[in-house]
Amino acid sequence: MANPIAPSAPGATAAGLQACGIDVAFAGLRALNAVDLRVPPATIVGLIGPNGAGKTTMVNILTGFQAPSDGEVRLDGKSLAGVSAVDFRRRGIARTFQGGRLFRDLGVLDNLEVTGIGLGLSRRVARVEASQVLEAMGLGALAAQQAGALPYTDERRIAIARAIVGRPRYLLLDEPAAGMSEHEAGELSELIARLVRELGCGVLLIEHNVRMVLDTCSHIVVLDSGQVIESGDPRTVSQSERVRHAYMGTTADVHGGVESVEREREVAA
Ligand SMILES: Nc1ncnc2c1ncn2[C@@H]1O[C@H](COP(=O)(O)OP(=O)(O)OP(=O)(O)O)[C@@H](O)[C@H]1O
Repeated sequence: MANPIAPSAPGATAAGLQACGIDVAFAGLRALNAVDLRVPPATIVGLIGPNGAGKTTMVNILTGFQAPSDGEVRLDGKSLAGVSAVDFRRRGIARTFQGGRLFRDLGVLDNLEVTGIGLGLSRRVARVEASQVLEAMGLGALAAQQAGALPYTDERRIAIARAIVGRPRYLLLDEPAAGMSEHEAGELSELIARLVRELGCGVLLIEHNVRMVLDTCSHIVVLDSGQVIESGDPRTVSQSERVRHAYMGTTADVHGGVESVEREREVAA
């Protein structure tokens, strides 16, 4: 079967956000080595791998926060070489950060409004957009709260809401469920699926919660030491010996994760 997220040939115009042959070197350390990856529209792709595999570096590359040593990022087949992070965002490629990075002294609504203004909206339109996004995410009650005083999980939800301002075409979520309970991670998973349905955006989900990734994504890419070691649907990834080997000695439950997901699906069917 054709790989649905395989990169297109050079010059081809496959829809999606694409990393093509990405190399990243940090003073002798090869953080990414010839990595290919594509996030098609309206699709949730997972990116997993043990600590230090290169996941956040990949997010930095795909959002213009960092330039690759070699290779390029393409949007619908067009190279984004030389485009700034701000312009990646204006072209509809949004991200969240592991640490949230909200403006802690500002209110929640203000955090979203500032993002809208940064995208070129007028202050009035940015405020309306900020309110609509909060309401759509069921977070309207938090609008007046100070961002720095939010409980941890609300802070993470607001970070996603801020990324939704301007209705991005692609959304890259860097460990959005960190610190959440399984129940909260399940709710977040449903929210991500809803965003994809309603906005039609493509999502790249980076998570250490492997069970959540198996449950949420239709396609998963596995990185280890800067290289793609597996790519496929949840079943393929969960049954991969290479993946099991990469995770050996970590606490992630790759096999147990998918077995329980499949059991629940059988019960629900
Ligand atoms: N700015 C930097 N300077 C030097 N080395 C870096 C830098 N950023 C990342 N690295 C190294 O590159 C490798 C990949 O790091 P990266 O943060 O992308 O991994 P990760 O898969 O996101 O890890 P984690 O799951 O722990 O967040 C690691 O060895 C890391 O130490």
